[in-house]
Amino acid sequence: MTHNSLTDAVEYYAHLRGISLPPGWSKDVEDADLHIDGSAPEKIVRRLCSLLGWDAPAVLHDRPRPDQFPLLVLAGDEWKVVEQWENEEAMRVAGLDQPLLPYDPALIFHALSFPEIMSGASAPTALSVFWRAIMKRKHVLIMAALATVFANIIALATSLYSMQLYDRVIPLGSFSTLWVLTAGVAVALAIDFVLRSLRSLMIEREAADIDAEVAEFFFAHSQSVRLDARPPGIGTMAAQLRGMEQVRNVMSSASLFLIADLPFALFFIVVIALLGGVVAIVPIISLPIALLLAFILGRMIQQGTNRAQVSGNRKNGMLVESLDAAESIKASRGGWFMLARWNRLVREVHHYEDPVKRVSAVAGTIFGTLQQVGYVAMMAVGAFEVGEGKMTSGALLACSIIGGRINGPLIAMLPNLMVQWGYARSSLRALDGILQLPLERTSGQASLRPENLGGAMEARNIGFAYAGARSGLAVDRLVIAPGERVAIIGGVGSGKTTLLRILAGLFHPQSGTIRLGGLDMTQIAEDVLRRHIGYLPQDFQLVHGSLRDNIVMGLGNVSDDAVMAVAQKTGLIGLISGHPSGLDLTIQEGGRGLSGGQRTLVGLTRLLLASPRLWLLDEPTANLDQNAENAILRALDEALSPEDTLIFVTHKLQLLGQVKRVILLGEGRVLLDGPTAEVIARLQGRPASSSRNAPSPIAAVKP
Ligand SMILES: Nc1ncnc2c1ncn2[C@@H]1O[C@H](COP(=O)(O)OP(=O)(O)OP(=O)(O)O)[C@@H](O)[C@H]1O
Repeated sequence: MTHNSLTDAVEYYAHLRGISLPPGWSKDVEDADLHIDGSAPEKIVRRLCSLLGWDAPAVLHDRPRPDQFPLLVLAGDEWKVVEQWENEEAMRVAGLDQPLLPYDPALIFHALSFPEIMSGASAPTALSVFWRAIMKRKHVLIMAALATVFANIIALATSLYSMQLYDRVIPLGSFSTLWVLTAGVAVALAIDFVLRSLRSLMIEREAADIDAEVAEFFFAHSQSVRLDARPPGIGTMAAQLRGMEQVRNVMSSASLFLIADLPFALFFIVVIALLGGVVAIVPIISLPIALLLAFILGRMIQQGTNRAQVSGNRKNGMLVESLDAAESIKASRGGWFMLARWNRLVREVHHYEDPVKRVSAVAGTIFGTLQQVGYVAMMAVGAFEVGEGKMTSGALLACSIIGGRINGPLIAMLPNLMVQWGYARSSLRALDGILQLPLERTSGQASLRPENLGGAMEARNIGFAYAGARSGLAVDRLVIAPGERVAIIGGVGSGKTTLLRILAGLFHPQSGTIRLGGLDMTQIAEDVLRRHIGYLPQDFQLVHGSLRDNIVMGLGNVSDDAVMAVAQKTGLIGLISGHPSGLDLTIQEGGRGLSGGQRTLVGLTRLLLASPRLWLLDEPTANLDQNAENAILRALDEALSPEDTLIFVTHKLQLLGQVKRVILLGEGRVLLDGPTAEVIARLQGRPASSSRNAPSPIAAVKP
């Protein structure tokens, strides 16, 4: 039994549950010895989960019920993931070409529960996501708090040292006492140094983990946002997501120490009162004034930071857009237009940022003055007290040093903190907005996981309109039987792509239902749906990585041989064998590096490897030459079994020969739906001759 087989199985398991494990997650597992406390499978899995910080797995000794799948199991020497019962005696194993696993009462099954944060489940607020990640590491926070307590107590030592020097050592000339005191203070300072360094290191280390956890959450969440609910500005949304760095900075930076030090301000005031009596009145007055001022300043800059943040995000969005669309902008000589827009946004950001900067500059001066006034007032009141013999001059010196600790770092950092917090708060609002976007049905939610999604696809009373559009798609009834081959045609902008996205479950109609095999599509688990439906978008986009990554992404373990065999059929083999890097060919960021036709071939190769039951292809051959188109049609013909359903959108009338049924869309409505020959005849203005083999008569006709 190897670590590899276990990590591969866990990867499969996560995949089946629709969860993407973070890159490099298995590194710790591979480095650790999972067999430390025996090699019983339960112990190994429990140890793996605790190593990864996941909850303990549920262990199943009995025969699994269908709703308990997927399950992790050690069969012989290999870890496997069983997907479902195939029959009474055997279970289906996840992965390509895996033999069935016969049920054996000795088998022990494990159900893993992934942290909520990985399942993309929605959180009530962005702040709670940070808070949850921080509170998970309470132990370190407690250690850091203890270090703060000790460091602050030790800080008193220097002030008491000065007091002893003034009151005892200098007047009495007892230099032996001086050496003892100096040695004591030196030790105290050394401890202080160690404690503060440890505190910083501990917090920095945890901050990195918190950062990774929170970043993963927001990334997973943004990926789970339903496609039809995504805000139109992707660059703006990216900038809003980057706002989490601002929140992270304010939470993990020196400001955290400031908050930790805040209770000590009260402690120091008590010490000043003990040493200097009435002198304590000065920090008692100055500290609340400083806090109140900070609060007022925070309110004053709130609107500015909010607006500057919104404009800053739009500026980022525009930058991304202009770089992405550089070709079209250059070709249409739109450079000046874009520059003017950029300059306007830069000025807008400055316009909102300026008051924030002014307020924070003034605040810096006010707080600086407050610090000095506090010092002078303390010395003045102290001088009276010393004059009246109520305190020694050593005690006054100690009070001024301790007062410096209250007024110094605490008050000096407040203006900066207020600005940082102002921006962080605006970022939190933007993140809250993202968290409120509707999500795909995640595997964590109660959803149906049918074994077989065969059966007809039936859309009823579908209504969908893009935000701000006057009209949209409206389909009363559309039934597509299993095994049907259907083409959707229609003019530019008639709603073909939108209908296909809705049928693929990527867009949710605002009204109506779509049933797949009798089940409401919205109730089917996302991963089950994605495995059943293969969707090829009009413009198949690649991502940065190798050509292989782009072909096998989301498919689990696919061998190069399998990829090459399918590439041979689709014609992608020409690209793979014609390039020195073959499958390792690097795809640049944004998916650049391949032609439009080649990208389509990558998408089709991927789809053939995925081998779905329902194929939805949006203009699959629009970018292809005749030879490539013929190859694709042949490959599809071979790949589709008689029960598989094929629906494609096309503008090429010659492709209609491939299908028995054609749906004509116009302005979001089904104008014609019937056997190919009849629809073509209607389109050509000929009377439709009834065909005996027609799958259905023309269902909707509108001239
Ligand atoms: N993301 C979007 N936001 C707003 N409106 C959109 C969006 N995508 C498409 N539309 C609008 O919806 C309508 C239908 O678009 P759709 O892409 O479904 O048409 P289509 O029939 O596939 O067109 P084509 O043949 O050009 O691909 C069009 O009027 C289009 O302007």
